[in-house]
Amino acid sequence: MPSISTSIALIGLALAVVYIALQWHLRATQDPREPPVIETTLPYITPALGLSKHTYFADLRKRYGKLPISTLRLPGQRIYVINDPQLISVVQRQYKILSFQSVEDRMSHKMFNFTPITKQLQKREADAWRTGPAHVPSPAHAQFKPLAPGKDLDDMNRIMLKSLEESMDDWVPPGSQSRRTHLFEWVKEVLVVPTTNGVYGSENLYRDPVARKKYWFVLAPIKSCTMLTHTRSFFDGIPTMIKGGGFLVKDSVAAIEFLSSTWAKGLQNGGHKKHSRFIQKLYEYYTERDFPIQDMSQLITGSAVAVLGNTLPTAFWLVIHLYSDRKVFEACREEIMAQVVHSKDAGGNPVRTVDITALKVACPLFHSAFREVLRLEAVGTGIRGVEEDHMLDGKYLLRKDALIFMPLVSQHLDHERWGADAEEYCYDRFADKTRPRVSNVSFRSFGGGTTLCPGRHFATTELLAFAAMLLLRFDILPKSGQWVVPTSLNAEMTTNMPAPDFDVDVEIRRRSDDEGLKWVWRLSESEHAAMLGDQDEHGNEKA
Ligand code: HEM
Repeated sequence: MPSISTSIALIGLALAVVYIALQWHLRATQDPREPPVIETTLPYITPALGLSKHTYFADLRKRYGKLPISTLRLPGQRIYVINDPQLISVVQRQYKILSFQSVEDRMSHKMFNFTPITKQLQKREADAWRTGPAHVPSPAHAQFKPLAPGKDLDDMNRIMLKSLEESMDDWVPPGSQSRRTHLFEWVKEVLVVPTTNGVYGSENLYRDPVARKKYWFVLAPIKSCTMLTHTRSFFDGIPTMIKGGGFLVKDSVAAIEFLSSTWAKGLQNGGHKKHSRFIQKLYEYYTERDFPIQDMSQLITGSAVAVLGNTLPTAFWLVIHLYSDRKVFEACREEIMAQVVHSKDAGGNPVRTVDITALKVACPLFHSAFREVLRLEAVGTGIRGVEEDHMLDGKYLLRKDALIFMPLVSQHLDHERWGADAEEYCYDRFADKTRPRVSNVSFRSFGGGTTLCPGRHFATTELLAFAAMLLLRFDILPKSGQWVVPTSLNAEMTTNMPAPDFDVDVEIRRRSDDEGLKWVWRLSESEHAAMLGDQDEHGNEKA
């Protein structure tokens, strides 16, 4: 029997052999034309451990931020991390070879239990787009057409606004002057139904509290809440599912089954005609291509992640930044007040009318305060899949099946582009003409290029309307007497806009000057497509 010291020496030797073998393997399989490899202290293991923390890209930025592009090697996966905005523009131009569609399809396979036929159909459609002429829309673009500026989007906006308006009188319970609540939970409660009413229409599943709970509603992705609950929602399980651990989150899988079978029941026998134009379009797209209804329903279930996943956290961060600094509150409220039209109804009662379009075109400070929330609080990563070996910008070899990560923090917190105060919330940053202009490629909360978020018009209208309704009619005070803007260090990498690490206890009060006023909210004009600095696939501004 070997002594303890011999055993330790043998284990040490074995570890050294494994280490040398891994270092050798990493170098032998890395083409010198590929971007430089980083994080090789423990080959394959260091980046795999790092990626389990959402703050990893912020750490990488500090250590390797000067590298325009680098390679992370994980077991069975290469990730090219891009910091250089010029290279991001090049990636955006190659949208078929460096494709977002392939990432969406891969993720859907991790989350949903598709029949083989659906996977084949997805592949057929993606291949047809990739190899087809430039004017053929990607599968995602064909599906999400109703979100583009036009009549369908106007209809969605009007339903959403009506729904917000109807719920507003209950934001503080009738007969009371105030309510105490947890801000993030409250924002979700108030916005989830108007948002989904707008997108899914009169047959919206998420009016039902059971469906909301299955999706997300009660189970905030806040660590303390998650610990206290025993049932995981769909949203809660996504980080584990996309890492291939679906079997570990059976409740989330059951939640998907519940939601998708409810959608399927609604869609059968022509039920889709009662849904919004958005759902009708999805239904038409999938049925024209013979997708089985149970898989189509899972895909529709998945759309809620895009619809709600970023919108509701953004609303939380917007509210907290508007209310936690008196200067921001007053500047934005004053600007909105200037747009309010005063009149009287037939009975002589005072009426206040707000045109939501004016919030977008005539309130530069308020609009800037919103964009600044998107810039500062976003933590996500733009991801693309490499469809074939490709020389990026003629300089860097990108290997087929690798992933490209474009971390938002590298762009949004860059001092050279945004200034020395890049890490601070400056509500007027985007309205301040004395600041140097920053390219849209460096403002990526809605993504970029041809895959720029198609829901951005809807989300912007909703979030500005919601914040204006609050600013005009309600005060919000922190229960502790002092505002504390939460961190988001524990957020998962599932969405771009993170959940806060902790919720904030607040009191929401009706304003005394709101007494007896009747409010009317209108949307006079169609969407202004270029409001958020739309860009083409080259990253150039379209406006
Ligand atoms: C503040 C709210 C939102 C934010 C920050 C946001 C952000 C994003 C981002 C970063 C992407 C990926 C784009 C890329 O990598 O190039 C994306 C994609 C997408 N978003 Fe949004 N989004 C928001 C709200 C919405 C809403 C309300 C909807 C639907 C009504 C929506 C629908 C979509 C869809 C369908 C895609 C996939 C697009 C494609 O495949 O080309 N989003 N969003």
